[in-house]
Amino acid sequence: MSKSSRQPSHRLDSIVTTHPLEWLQAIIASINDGILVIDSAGIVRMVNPEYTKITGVRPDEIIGRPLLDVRPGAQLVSVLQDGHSRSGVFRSEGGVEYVVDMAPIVIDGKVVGAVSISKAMTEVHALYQQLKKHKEKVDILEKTIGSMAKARYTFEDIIGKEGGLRTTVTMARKAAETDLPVLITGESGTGKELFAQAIHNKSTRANGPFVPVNCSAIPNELLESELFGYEEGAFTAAKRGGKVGLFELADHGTIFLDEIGDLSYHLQAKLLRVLQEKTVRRVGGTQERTVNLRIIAATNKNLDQLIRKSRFREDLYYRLSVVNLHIPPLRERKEDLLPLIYFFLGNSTVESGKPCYSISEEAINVLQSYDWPGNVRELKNAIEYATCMANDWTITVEDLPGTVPRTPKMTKKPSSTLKAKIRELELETIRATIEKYGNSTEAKKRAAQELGISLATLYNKMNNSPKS
Ligand SMILES: Nc1ncnc2c1ncn2[C@@H]1O[C@H](COP(=O)(O)OP(=O)(O)OP(=O)(O)O)[C@@H](O)[C@H]1O
Repeated sequence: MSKSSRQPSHRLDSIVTTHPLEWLQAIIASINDGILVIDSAGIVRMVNPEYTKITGVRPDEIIGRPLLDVRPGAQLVSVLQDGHSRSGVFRSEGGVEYVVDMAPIVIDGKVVGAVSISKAMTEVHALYQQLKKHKEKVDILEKTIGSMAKARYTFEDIIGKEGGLRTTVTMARKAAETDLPVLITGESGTGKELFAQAIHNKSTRANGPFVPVNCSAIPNELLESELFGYEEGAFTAAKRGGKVGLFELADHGTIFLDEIGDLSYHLQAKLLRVLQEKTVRRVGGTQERTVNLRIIAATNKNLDQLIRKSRFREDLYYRLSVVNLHIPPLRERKEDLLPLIYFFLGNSTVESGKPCYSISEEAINVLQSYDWPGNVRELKNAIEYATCMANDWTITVEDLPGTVPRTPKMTKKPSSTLKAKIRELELETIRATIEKYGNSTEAKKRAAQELGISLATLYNKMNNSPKS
């Protein structure tokens, strides 16, 4: 080591040895934490400027005086007595919050005093409080997203008999064991979303999110930012901080793209990229984000025709339809009708809390003669309607909605007396008005109002309706 580099250390050594107390005081004064020292009698011997800054107590008010006189309840005196350190003691004084560490000063095994070190907490504490608030918000949002993004249905909820839906269910169960894209085709109300949920819940992604997107319900210009998200400032109405897209929300889960046939050509190209690259880029962003998701798409349109008209990309079609599930309309699988009727009757029983419903043979015949253009959804609604209308626990033809045509052999014998004819007309009118407004009490009030009768009279007339 050169002479010049050793020089400062020589100077330091001499200062320390010639002025040890000043040296120590200077160190303590320069420390950024508040320091207070007491001797073995509990008399304050030393405080530094930071201590005064934190507590507001000046040196002349405290030095040379018993600590307990100036600061009643000070815990530092207990440290003298038991010789144990304490750390993280929270204190608040004059709006300043601080944390104190305390330790005994031990020389030759004897406690000769104690020292406390105070750290001002105001900023840290404020930040901590802010963080806590944000964490609470994030927790609430996570819970909301979690409950929104859950698939309810499983294969156990799908009713389908041999000769009916059974083969499609078997195929879907097999698809659930893979991670392949699935395209579900079928008319509206046949159960496409039901199948998508069941596949997700049976797959290895069951614990991940299930994010349904109805591509025809969101205008195409908005759909892009919904699916891909956007960065702050991407467009005029963009929210501060940007927005996470649905593809990102579905990470480690399944995204269900319903009505895929309505996707614009521009978005079809972008979707193809997601399928190929497994990345998304937010609108207005430059970063590619990796997403791990399964895509299940559905449509009630004829995609072949759309491809021929150049309205749907053929390359996207092949990517999406690795597994193609077709759900036939209900009219082509009448085997499923009766099991579905009993299934929905059972569900209505559970929901209404009423005892078990049965259904008359005549009503079953009417339901079987209808071709159900709205498929299973329409059947489900019809059964729910009938259980509301039924006066006892047997559903009769009278209780079915007017949209289900009564076949000629089912129609009742025409009433002969004028009184019976008037009664029949009255009931028909009441039923039609309830159908128009709905089944809730509020809706029935409106129906009664339109008919110019009280709600009680409406109930009365419905309850006294003759059964066929
Ligand atoms: N096989 C089935 N077993 C039990 N319930 C069914 C069945 N098929 C459909 N449903 C019920 O019928 C209703 C309509 O089903 P879903 O919404 O899945 O049809 P969808 O084909 O996706 O309709 P859309 O094309 O209009 O979106 C749902 O309440 C669903 O639970």
